[in-house]
Amino acid sequence: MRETLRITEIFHSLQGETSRMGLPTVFVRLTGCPMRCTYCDSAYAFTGGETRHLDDIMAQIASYDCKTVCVTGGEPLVQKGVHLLFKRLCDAGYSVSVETGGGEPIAGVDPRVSRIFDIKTPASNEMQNMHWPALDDLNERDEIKFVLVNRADYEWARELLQEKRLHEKAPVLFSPVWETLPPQDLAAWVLEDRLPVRMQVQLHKILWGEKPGV
Ligand SMILES: C[S@@+](CC[C@H](N)C(=O)[O-])C[C@H]1O[C@@H](n2cnc3c(N)ncnc32)[C@H](O)[C@@H]1O
Ligand SMILES: Nc1nc2[nH]cc(C(=O)O)c2c(=O)[nH]1
Ligand code: SF4
Ligand SMILES: [Mg+2]
Repeated sequence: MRETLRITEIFHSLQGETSRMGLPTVFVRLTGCPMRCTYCDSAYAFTGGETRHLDDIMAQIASYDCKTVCVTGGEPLVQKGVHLLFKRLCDAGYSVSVETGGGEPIAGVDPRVSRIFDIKTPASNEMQNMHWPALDDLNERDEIKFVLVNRADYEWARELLQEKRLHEKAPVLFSPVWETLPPQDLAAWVLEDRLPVRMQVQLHKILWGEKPGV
């Protein structure tokens, strides 16, 4: 397996998303993504970055004295070397999650890793690039996430949730696109429709605004 990864940034922050929101976490952001979601807040990770050896990456992670790690990007599952990073982190006792856009197979991910699996919506413009069979590989340790642009996206996600009973596969997250879909609207819809989902807002942007490294 390859022992290097293309890395955009590694930083220590509070987890801003998912059911782990608020937990001190080390973020490892891998460079490169085949998708181009309309709302992407991490487009600075599409190109550039630095090729780094796993030993060097592990050493920086260890320097934060924090046992929770989130691997993100870009699309982390595109770089084959990421699987060795997962193994090294899990073997060393880290609690690891990975954020994936839903376009890649997930069955090969170390079973100790919690997979946060986006389902891209019509308004993301990337729905056609979803790897739908991956839905069958999800389990209770994972989370399914819809990032919603507007009411039409919400209704589409609600239908898919109900049709495929996604909440019986893994906990489901509904998140509004930052400064696009008012979170108050999404909250009202989720309550009105009695949806079995967790609504989330991006805590790090409330605390520090939208910028890299937080
Ligand atoms: C930047 S992506 C990187 C990982 C992977 N490519 C993916 O899409 O899951 C991490 C998460 O941020 C979400 N995200 C990106 N831009 C956003 C925005 N403007 N508002 C809310 N969530 C956003 C994505 O949908 C995804 O759940
Ligand atoms: N604080 C913080 N939490 C996050 N959770 C997921 C992130 C991501 O960009 O994938 C992220 C991020 O960029 N910052
Ligand atoms: S898949 Fe993730 S990193 Fe790629 S464009 Fe979409 S939100 Fe951005
Ligand atoms: Mg982010």
